[in-house]
Amino acid sequence: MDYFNFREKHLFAEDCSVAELAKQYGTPLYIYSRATLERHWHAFDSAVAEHPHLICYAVKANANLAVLNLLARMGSGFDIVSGGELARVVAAGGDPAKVVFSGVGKTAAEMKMALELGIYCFNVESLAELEQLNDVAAGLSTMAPVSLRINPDVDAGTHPYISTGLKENKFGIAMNDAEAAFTRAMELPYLQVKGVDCHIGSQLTELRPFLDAMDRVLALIDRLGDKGIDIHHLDVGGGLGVTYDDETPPMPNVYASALMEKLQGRDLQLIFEPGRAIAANAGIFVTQVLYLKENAGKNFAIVDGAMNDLIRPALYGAWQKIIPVRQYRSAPKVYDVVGPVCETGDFLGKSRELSIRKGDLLAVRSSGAYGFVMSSNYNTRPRAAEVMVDASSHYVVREREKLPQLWQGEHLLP
Ligand SMILES: Cc1ncc(COP(=O)(O)O)c(C=O)c1O
Ligand SMILES: N[C@@H](CCCC[NH3+])C(=O)O
Repeated sequence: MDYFNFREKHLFAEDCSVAELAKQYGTPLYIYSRATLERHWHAFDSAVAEHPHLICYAVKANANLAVLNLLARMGSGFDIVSGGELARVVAAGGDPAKVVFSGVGKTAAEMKMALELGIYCFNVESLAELEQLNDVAAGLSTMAPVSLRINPDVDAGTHPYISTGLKENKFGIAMNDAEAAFTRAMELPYLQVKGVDCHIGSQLTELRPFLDAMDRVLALIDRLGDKGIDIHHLDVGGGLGVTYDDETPPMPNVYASALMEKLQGRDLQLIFEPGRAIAANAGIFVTQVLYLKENAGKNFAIVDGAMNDLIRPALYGAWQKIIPVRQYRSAPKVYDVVGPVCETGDFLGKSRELSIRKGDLLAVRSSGAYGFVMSSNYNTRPRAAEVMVDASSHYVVREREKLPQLWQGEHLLP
């Protein structure tokens, strides 16, 4: 089921006309669907309803306060990678007791903040980090709950920039060093060992790498058990892919059920950290055609949205579907859809067959994850507004930036 649909040739986001939203709020514009976010979160939660679990939405995918607040209201936990994300979760009404803290470079100040707020668990990624966390916890005379992120050395079969589970990647503790790391964690007096964590990459479209990683991690949990180290939870990370084009990733319930099968007979809480699978297809990015032009036989649609707004195509060569907000019958042409930023790499899509005119609106689909959060002010471009639709209601959940905000905090020399 899709909450972004055409009605009489006009694109709707739930029951709101996208053209009307663009008229009211301007472009470029991010539009999110509340119903879609909720449905995707429930797909995970209901798949494992019978088993002790925690769904920790990966804040990095879309950190808008309204998005976090919606998920918090459903009882979601959160996976964070910075003190900033933790502060966002708190500002959005999220419960720190349901937060897991991932990332290879947590600072002492971030650890202190997280300990004081009482987070659920730290996903520790190195021996050096274990020692540091123990010191910070000692300074607060408190115990730090820890899980060790293990790098299982499986090929996630995804883009190299977003693959994290190979031994040459910077993430996690190598499987060969895992037992020694757990032994060390048990020795450190201010750490409480709770879990094993594993995240092998993003936009995975097959079950196999997840299941391989799970097998390796469960074997580790058994070896730890033999040493008297009891593991309370298994955090399987995020990474489940979505359909951008013709990919057919497993549905969250299929994925979750496959993992659950492997857990049969084990008393392990299961933690998921989905980001993209919840947010990507809950959002579109709307941009207006400024000019159509032809250079040496090539057609360009120059639009008002750019790589600073949506960087995935420029950064990873990622393909996202681009559709006109209003469908025409006139003969389509093939265009590169490019933005106003002064970089050859500034494109939203290449070689797209489109039937468009100057002034038309285009929607870039699947933009709810790693869209606005990765935007910048390059070329001194204010960041786009974000709107959430809820049936026929719509709300600005982040205002379009105003120019003076862009140089706030800058100072002239005396
Ligand atoms: C530790 C961790 N957890 C969760 C996620 C979320 O990943 P995804 O958006 O692919 O579900 C990421 C990003 O890949 C991550 O690094
Ligand atoms: N930013 C990446 C995903 C990164 C995942 C980070 N752990 C993307 O847009 O596909």
